[in-house]
Amino acid sequence: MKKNILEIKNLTKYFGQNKVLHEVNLSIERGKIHGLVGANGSGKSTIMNILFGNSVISETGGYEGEILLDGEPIRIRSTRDAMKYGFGMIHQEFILIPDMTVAENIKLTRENTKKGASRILGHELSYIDKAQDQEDASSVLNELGFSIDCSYLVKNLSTNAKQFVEIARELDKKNLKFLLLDEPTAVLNDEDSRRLMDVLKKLASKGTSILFCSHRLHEICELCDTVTVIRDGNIISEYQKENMSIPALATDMIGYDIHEAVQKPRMIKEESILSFRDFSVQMPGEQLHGIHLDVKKGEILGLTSLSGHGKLAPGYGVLGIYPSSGSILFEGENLDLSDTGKTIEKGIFLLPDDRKNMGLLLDHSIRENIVFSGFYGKHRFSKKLFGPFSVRDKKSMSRYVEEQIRELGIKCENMNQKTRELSGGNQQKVCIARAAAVRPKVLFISEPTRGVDIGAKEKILDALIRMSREQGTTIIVASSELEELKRISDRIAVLCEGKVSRILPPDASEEEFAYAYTGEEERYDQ
Ligand SMILES: Nc1ncnc2c1ncn2[C@@H]1O[C@H](COP(=O)(O)OP(=O)(O)OP(=O)(O)O)[C@@H](O)[C@H]1O
Repeated sequence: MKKNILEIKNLTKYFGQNKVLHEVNLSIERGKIHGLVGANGSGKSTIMNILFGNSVISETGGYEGEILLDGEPIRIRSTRDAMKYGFGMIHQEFILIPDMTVAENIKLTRENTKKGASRILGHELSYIDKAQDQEDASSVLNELGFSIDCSYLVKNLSTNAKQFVEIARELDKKNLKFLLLDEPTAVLNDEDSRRLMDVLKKLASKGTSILFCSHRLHEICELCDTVTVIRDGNIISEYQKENMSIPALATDMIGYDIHEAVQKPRMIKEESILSFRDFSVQMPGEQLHGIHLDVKKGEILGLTSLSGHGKLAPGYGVLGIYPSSGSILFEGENLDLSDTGKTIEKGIFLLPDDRKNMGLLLDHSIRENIVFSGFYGKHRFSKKLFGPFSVRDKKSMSRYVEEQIRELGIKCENMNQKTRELSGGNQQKVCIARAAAVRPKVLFISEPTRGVDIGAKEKILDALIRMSREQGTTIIVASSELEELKRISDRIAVLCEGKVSRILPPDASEEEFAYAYTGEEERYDQ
């Protein structure tokens, strides 16, 4: 048996005229976990998409180069080919069917059929054995240490629950030889990431080979046997476990020194801009139960909790995306939660965590995405004609977009490129630039640095600090990354079981945060 299960030779990919992979060579050992790291847009997902036969590759002219599996050359033209060879993939953006249940998603195309009916009608025409499908689905989720009712519709699940369903679907495949994971932990908190990493170690020890992509470099160093660094479609370096280090990986990925974004301590006035009173949100998997919370004008308020304890819900509730009860005072007046348009007009804006579905117009250009909400919502980028008439000021739009592309380092061909064609991390930066263009009074933002590289993370955090300091925006950041909240927040509200457990200063001890996460201390809002 060959030591290397997979060998990639001179892999090259063009999107139109744009060469995004430059004769990439990569060997992956059997039963090992191989990491792949690189800045946003460096070509990681493209390699994974080629190996999994994703249609975006064939629709854009296929690939050049050779792929050898177990020493045999293979040509991967479709996902069907990839699955036949034993590849499974967990995507950066979920590939789940929202209107189907958890069990239906996990067992899709591999459903159990009723034995009796199968004998008479044949497998194709026989009935699906739903009870058996549910049992299989819960058993694979249990293996992942995640219990959820398998009859729930996927559209009603929280983001981290969706990720576990996607992982379970791949693990349920019986001929899985090679697992591709494109940032599987980006949507998970530390506890869930750790659980997934344990499962991956177990899988590898049983012989499954793994290609693992992540921007969380500490995970790479902990999990991977080997890591390859890619920059602008070129392989830069490779490290074995014994000589891997975060600084070495970061330097090879980014190519410049990283400046850490930190908010200097400052005085915030006592005046409240937004007050939650007995406010509940019925968001599946992230319920909020009657919180009382005052957000001070101009502050950056961090919101954190273990997953499923409610940190994402306030923003969704205020914008009317999920049903809510109780009240919210905005600048001293009751906010009408049934009229989202009015709420946005008043100056409250939300950047949700599920950006691909709720944050971007994927078939529109980078330029339109960045200026859209600012132009329509706040009449920015317009110039007066005469009287009440005004038109789009295309020059000021372009100037703003160019500035944002430069400042946030959005990797693109030009500002007219469709956002669908950007890498995940670069789409994220477009969302941030759009929020900055609206100049809201209050910005709710969830998981602002999810899926972005180590350099871009600091640029995004810096941009939030600047919005707060220079434009006076009140920012409510929901994040599972406590370390980043500590660096940018004036105060941090910790939620537990859908209630505010404590409000802590950013320099509070780890112990205080740990107590607050588990709600072991007296509650703030009781
Ligand atoms: N469908 C597409 N059409 C045109 N260009 C594309 C398409 N998909 C990706 N690209 C380009 O290919 C390059 C590599 O993108 P890729 O998604 O592989 O990056 P990545 O390393 O996975 O980034 P991230 O960390 O942000 O996910 C980028 O410049 C991107 O804009």
